[in-house]
Amino acid sequence: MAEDGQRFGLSDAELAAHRTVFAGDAMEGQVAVISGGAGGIGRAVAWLYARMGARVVVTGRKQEKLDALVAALTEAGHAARGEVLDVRSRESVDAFWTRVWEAEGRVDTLVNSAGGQFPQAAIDFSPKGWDAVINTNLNGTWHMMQAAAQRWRDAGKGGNIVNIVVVTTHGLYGVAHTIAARSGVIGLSKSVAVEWAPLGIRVNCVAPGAIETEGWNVYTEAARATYPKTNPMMRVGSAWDIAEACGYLAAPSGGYVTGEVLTVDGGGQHWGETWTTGKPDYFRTEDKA
Ligand SMILES: CCCCCCCCCCC/C=C/C(=O)SCCNC(=O)CCNC(=O)[C@H](O)C(C)(C)COP(=O)(O)OP(=O)(O)OC[C@H]1O[C@@H](n2cnc3c(N)ncnc32)[C@H](O)[C@@H]1OP(=O)(O)O
Ligand SMILES: NC(=O)C1=CN([C@@H]2O[C@H](COP(=O)(O)OP(=O)(O)OC[C@H]3O[C@@H](n4cnc5c(N)ncnc54)[C@H](OP(=O)(O)O)[C@@H]3O)[C@@H](O)[C@H]2O)C=CC1
Repeated sequence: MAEDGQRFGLSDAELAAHRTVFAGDAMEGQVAVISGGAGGIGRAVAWLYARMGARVVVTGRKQEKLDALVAALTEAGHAARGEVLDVRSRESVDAFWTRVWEAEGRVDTLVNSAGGQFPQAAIDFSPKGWDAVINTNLNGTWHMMQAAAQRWRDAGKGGNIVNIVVVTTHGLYGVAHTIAARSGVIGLSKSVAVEWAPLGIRVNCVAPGAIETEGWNVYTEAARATYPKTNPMMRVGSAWDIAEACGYLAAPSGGYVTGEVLTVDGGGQHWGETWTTGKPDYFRTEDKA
């Protein structure tokens, strides 16, 4: 998958030491589940939540990525463990949630950071490619949300969900499949934020702009080079920017926030244009007098 095998984003050592505004006991005694927890954004969230006092359970498809993160967190004195989980399998998701409740006795926060897509012109999507993106980002997120909410309902105790999505306000060219999936997650989140409020469950989304992570290996060097220019700040963001947004929503600071989309994109939703597949000549208006 990696076009050039380049490494992007923050290391565990950087995440362990990054400055934060959050107190070390803001999530004391709590348990947080983070899907895609060993990826770029998920790993930053895992470090921040652990540093806020939470016990973190990270999931993903690759055992070795989870093992490396859990070892680094444990070595730094944090409580963490990892479980392999493909969020596309409802059966696996249900079994995972049963195991987590048995092992931890509680879960307070779920962050859905498992996700991704590949850049391609929509007209060329294959049925299998479309299904891969929809199953991962829409169905997978839903499996995790519903399984968590059912356990919270059965335990008579609430919790909160943070879904990592994509800025959908004016599309994102070259990844239309993911815009379809993420628009679904945003709509779903707003609806269940209302339906699940009586259960004490808050549901929010964080919409990142261009955040430098390993996930960027799926884009060409030429496409990546344009990302800093897709927002008025003229720079990309870091996974820590997204982690702190997730910290705000999970901690008591977010206690009165539900059904919200917190956009962290350097203003890209208001100005900027993103072509993940390269900008076609047709749209190069500056060359057309
Ligand atoms: C409006 C303001 C917006 C501001 C935004 C600013 C700029 C943002 C720029 C970047 C936007 C987003 C970035 C990110 O999200 S990066 C972080 C996320 N990480 C990734 O995306 C990692 C790579 N993606 C994945 O791993 C996906 O989850 C994926 C769905 C591809 C994985 O699923 P799966 O493991 O099932 O994938 P497979 O490899 O088995 O493939 C399944 C089928 O999918 C098709 N496919 C896959 N890759 C490609 C490709 N490169 N090109 C075409 N088709 C592809 C294909 O049909 C696969 O089946 P086959 O292999 O049998 O053909
Ligand atoms: N980085 C960016 O610029 C942006 C990112 N986002 C979104 O934020 C989220 C996190 O992205 P980021 O951390 O950058 O990307 P990464 O690719 O670094 O992380 C994504 C993680 O998701 C996991 N994952 C993918 N598919 C599955 C699956 N079916 N089941 C379980 N885990 C899965 C992967 O774990 P494993 O390899 O172990 O399967 C991977 O570690 C994604 O949804 C992404 O699309 C949104 C906008 C911009």
